[in-house]
Formats: sequence, C-alpha cells, structure tokens
Amino acid sequence: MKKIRTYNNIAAVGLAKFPTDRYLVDASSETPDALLLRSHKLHNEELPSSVLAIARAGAGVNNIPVSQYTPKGIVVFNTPGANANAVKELVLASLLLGSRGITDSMSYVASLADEKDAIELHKKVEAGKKKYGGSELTGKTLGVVGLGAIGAKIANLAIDLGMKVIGYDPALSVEAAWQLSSQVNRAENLNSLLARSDYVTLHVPAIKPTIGMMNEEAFSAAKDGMVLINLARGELVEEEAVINALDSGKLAAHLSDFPSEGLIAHGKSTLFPHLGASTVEAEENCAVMAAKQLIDFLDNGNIINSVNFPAVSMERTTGYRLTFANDNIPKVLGTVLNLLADLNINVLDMVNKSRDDIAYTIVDIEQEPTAALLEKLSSVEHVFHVRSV
Ligand SMILES: NC(=O)c1ccc[n+]([C@@H]2O[C@H](COP(=O)([O-])OP(=O)(O)OC[C@H]3O[C@@H](n4cnc5c(N)ncnc54)[C@H](O)[C@@H]3O)[C@@H](O)[C@H]2O)c1
Ligand SMILES: O=C(O)CC[C@@H](O)C(=O)O
Repeated sequence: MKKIRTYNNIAAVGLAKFPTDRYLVDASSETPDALLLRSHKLHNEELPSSVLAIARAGAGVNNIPVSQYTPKGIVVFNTPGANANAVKELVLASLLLGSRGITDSMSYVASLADEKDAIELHKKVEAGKKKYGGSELTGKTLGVVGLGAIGAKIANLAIDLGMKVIGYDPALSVEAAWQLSSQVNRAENLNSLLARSDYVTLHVPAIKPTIGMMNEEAFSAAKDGMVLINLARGELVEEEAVINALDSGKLAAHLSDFPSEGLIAHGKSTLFPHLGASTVEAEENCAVMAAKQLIDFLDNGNIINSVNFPAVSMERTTGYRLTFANDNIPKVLGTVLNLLADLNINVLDMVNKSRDDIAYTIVDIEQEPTAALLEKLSSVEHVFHVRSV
C-alpha cells in the first residue's frame, strides 16, 4: 500500500482519484510516500525520510522549503492554472470594490435599520448616497504585475471591460505570451507600470526579487490615487509603506487577500481571508490535478508540473521500470547504463532530463529488477532515489 499524508481541506473529488486498493490516504500516516497539501507551512517541520514527493494543490509553493528538498531528491509539484479563474473573478470584485463605495455604502444602509418611517428612510438613502459615488473602470489603466496563468486572464478581462492594460513580467514564458491579448502594452520595469496605472494588481510568486516589491520607493513612483490589489502573497508588500501610502492619499484603496496585524488595525484596507482560490471549482481542479500528478509519479515515475525537477514522462513499454535521480554531472548516466549492460540487462526505452543541479531518468528494462540490482544502482556515486515502479 502506498501512503499519502494530507493537510488542509483537500476536495473529496481529488482524494477519490487514489485507488483504494493501492493507496491509503489520511492525515496521520507516519511513513508517507507523499504529502498532499494546500497552504500548510512545511518550513521548520521534520519530514519523514519515506517522503518521495509533495504536491501543492495550488500555485504558490512558498510554504514549502523546495531548495532544501531538491538535493534530497524530493519532487515538489504544484497545479499551474488550476485556480486561475477563481482568482481572476476575485480581482474583478476587487476592481469594483476599489472603484465604488460599495462596502461603506452597505454599512451606511445597515446603519439605517432602525428607521421605520418609509419616507424618512427614502430621504436618508437619497441624501446619503453622494458620499459613496465612484468612478468607472472603462477607460482607466490597469497595471498587471506578473502575466502568468492568473495575470494573463485578468489582463484579457480588463481589455474586455474597456480598460487600457499595461503588463510587466521580465520572465514571461512563451506559453503565457500566447494567452495574452495583443492589446496589452509592455512595461520595461515596475516603476514605469506604476507611474501609468490607475489600478495595479499583483500576480507574481513570493520569491527573492518580488518580496517587498511594493515598498516606499515603489509607491513614490506610483500615480497618485492608485488602487492596489494584492491577491498573490502578503510578502510582496511592505506593510508600513502601504499604510503610509493610504494615509497620504497616494493609494486611494488597498485590497488584499493577506490580512496582517497592522493592516487590520489601520482599518483602511479591504481584506479577505486568503479567499482567492476558494471556489468549489478551483478547489476541485487543484485537488484532482495534484492527485493525478502524485499517482503518475508514484506508479509510473512520470514527473508533470514539478517546480524543482525536470518534466519527464514516458509511456510504459513493459511492466519493468526503473527510475532514479542524480546530481547533474557528467558520466553518472553512463555509469548506470554500463552497470546494466554488465549485468546483461536490456534497455527497451529510456528518457533522461536535467534541471539545474538535478537529473532524472526513467528506464524500461526487459527483466524484473532484483533487490540486488536496486542496491547496486543506489550505490552508484551521485545517484539517489532509485525506484522500481
Ligand atoms: N490568493 C490566492 O488564493 C492565490 C491563488 C493562486 C495563486 N496565488 C498567488 O499568485 C501567484 C501567481 O499565480 P499564477 O498561477 O499566475 O502563477 P504563474 O507561475 O502562472 O505566473 C507567475 C508569473 O509571474 C512572473 N514573474 C516572476 N517574477 C516576476 C517579477 N519579478 N516581476 C514580474 N513578474 C514576475 C512569472 O514570469 C510568471 O509569468 C502564485 O505564485 C501565488 O503566490 C494566490
Ligand atoms: O489553497 C488555497 O486556498 C490558496 C491557494 C493559493 O494561495 C495558491 O497559491 O494557489
């Protein structure tokens, strides 16, 4: 039986993908083959040595110390794009909340609950509304920082809303570029986007170059009265800089999925409890994708959508398959193949790919690998995580 340890609330339809005759899926396995999680933080947690893979049902992997796991051969997966539509829709809500006095006007109406006289109520409604007027999105400029799965969807939606769109993404993939409307203008750098945008929405991972990107310097480059939407990660903004920008009027509104003590206490931000991906559809998409990727890896050794290993997949040619990871240095693959040849083991098919410091190989062989063979392969220098799958 293979064991999957789960964390967080993983959609049942995803968990149901694991065949019950071969997989035990629960939250308490002591020796799991893999972990399946959402936002649970693995930093500072001891990982059982049995773990071969971790699947993040979602996009961001900053809750996983990926660089510590890679040298141990632990494959980390995410589910690119699976929750992008859910986030896009919450950005749309945020654009509207940031442009019209929706929440304050609702509070105003709620404050009229004791007014029992219909004529008086009507008068107060009509008199009060002037405080909550707003402006329209059409014709305004939206700056989209990060044009990946989510950013591209938002850029295209904003074009449809009649907005002008500027995008900034120094690492834009070819695939992401294909998704993007040709009407999206490219900014050369963050400051040039900030200087020209009425609304700015962030859709980048929390990594070294992006952490704290919305700081005092960025706000001083920004257009006065800008609306900032952050449904990506709290780490992207410096809390104090946001508070100063709200107080000075540099920011007309700040909407974020990442409440922090200072922002809650300040009271001028519109804060959601990390709701971006919380739709039935997104939760199911992520859970199903994560489960399928784990099953394909554990059963066949195939790697799809890993954030630290190369993409490696091969149709099965026989029932006998070996997989292994190794340090990405010359001669390791040759040594393994020579070892197989010396033992008269015929290789039927093979795929080998590398990414940064790591390489990964799938080899289909003609005969069933013995325990002695697996041990021999494991003892080759720089080879690890040898499996017969
Ligand atoms: N609130 C939520 O529930 C929720 C849901 C999904 C994703 N997210 C967050 O949103 C992020 C983006 O998600 P995605 O699915 O679009 O990911 P993605 O990988 O498809 O896109 C990220 C994009 O950011 C770009 N990028 C990287 N560094 C950049 C930089 N310095 N400046 C500008 N662009 C840069 C990349 O090139 C890429 O195109 C995730 O990493 C996650 O942190 C939050
Ligand atoms: O699991 C969630 O609810 C949030 C996921 C989101 O932050 C992501 O990075 O995909």
